[in-house]
Amino acid sequence: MTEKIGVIGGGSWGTALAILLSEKGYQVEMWLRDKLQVEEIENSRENKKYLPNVKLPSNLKVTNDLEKVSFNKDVILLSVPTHGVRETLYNCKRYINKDQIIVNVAKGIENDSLLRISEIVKEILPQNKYSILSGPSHAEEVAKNMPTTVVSASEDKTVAEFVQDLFITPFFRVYTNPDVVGVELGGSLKNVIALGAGISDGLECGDNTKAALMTRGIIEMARLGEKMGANTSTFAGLSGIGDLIVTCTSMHSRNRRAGILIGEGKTLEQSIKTVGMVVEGIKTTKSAYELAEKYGVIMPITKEIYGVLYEGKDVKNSVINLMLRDRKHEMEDVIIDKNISW
Ligand SMILES: NC(=O)C1=CN([C@@H]2O[C@H](COP(=O)(O)OP(=O)(O)OC[C@H]3O[C@@H](n4cnc5c(N)ncnc54)[C@H](O)[C@@H]3O)[C@@H](O)[C@H]2O)C=CC1
Ligand SMILES: O=C(CO)COP(=O)(O)O
Repeated sequence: MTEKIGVIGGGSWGTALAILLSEKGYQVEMWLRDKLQVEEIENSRENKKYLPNVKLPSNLKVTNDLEKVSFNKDVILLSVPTHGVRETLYNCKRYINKDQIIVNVAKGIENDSLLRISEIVKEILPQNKYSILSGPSHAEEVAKNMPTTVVSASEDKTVAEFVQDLFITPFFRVYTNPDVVGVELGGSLKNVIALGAGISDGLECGDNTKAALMTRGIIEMARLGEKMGANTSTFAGLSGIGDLIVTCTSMHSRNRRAGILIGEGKTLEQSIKTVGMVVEGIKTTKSAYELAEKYGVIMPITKEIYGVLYEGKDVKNSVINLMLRDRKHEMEDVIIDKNISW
């Protein structure tokens, strides 16, 4: 067991995965940008701010130094929020060599560029092999060894399998998938729908409403995915419907919690502040809305959530807008695609 792993980003997810890898016996060093937080974690051996009540194993090192975390590692685990990926990668690029494997766990689409994380990594580190690890996996539950399943997606089968071996434990089961586009889009777009599910809960709409949002949500996610080159069956897997279910139903979900607050009438700023951790779906809603326009894809739920977050639309009107859309065949996409007459 020789792997040396640098974990860049010590929020809840980076910390949970750094613990998992350390407990497997790898040499793990985790980077946080906040020096005071590094000192606090070193003293208490706990990440009180992002993953409270979970002790760090003694072999897990913590640092504020990007050179230390990046240099001479076999694997770089990227666990900063999407909006920080580009800058962080630029800052550590000079310490990374072409043989290091980049494993990304952030779930988002960059604003303005509309790039997925693999595309940002390709731009900054074009020679490095890449895998995305994604699926229904709340850090709080992984840290308690609750059985969890995720998927490692890479264009390179050996890399997907290497990452599968690296992370797999008896309670953390890792599958592989070649569809990087589908896995990245599933993990990102589900956060938009989870905001909607939270808004629905905040408005005290019932379980029927949430089931509708989730079912119609995965359809519009897959519709965009197909246009962007994903395999639509990936959306029926762990990184698609699996992650959509957990994020729309769990109180661990920051996206759902932010949605609940918005549905209850709090402003976007108040909601983000109250959650206190990254709510990826807010920025991703903007990217998803723009991608839908760019690819000419109809995404009614995403459009309404964009209206609520960015155009000051009233949430109750958004529900009405969705319910009063033109009547449709449920499987319209399939009917058109397969040229079926009915
Ligand atoms: N928390 C979870 O259960 C899971 C999270 N993810 C994804 O992992 C990524 C990271 O999320 P969490 O660890 O949950 O976030 P978090 O909110 O717990 O922590 C974010 C960390 O990133 C740091 N950070 C914020 N902006 C930064 C920037 N511009 N540059 C560098 N560092 C920055 C913060 O200081 C903090 O240490 C997100 O994309 C999230 O969607 C994926 C699966 C599970
Ligand atoms: O992606 C996640 C679980 O799989 C985490 O979701 P939240 O960011 O909404 O907490």
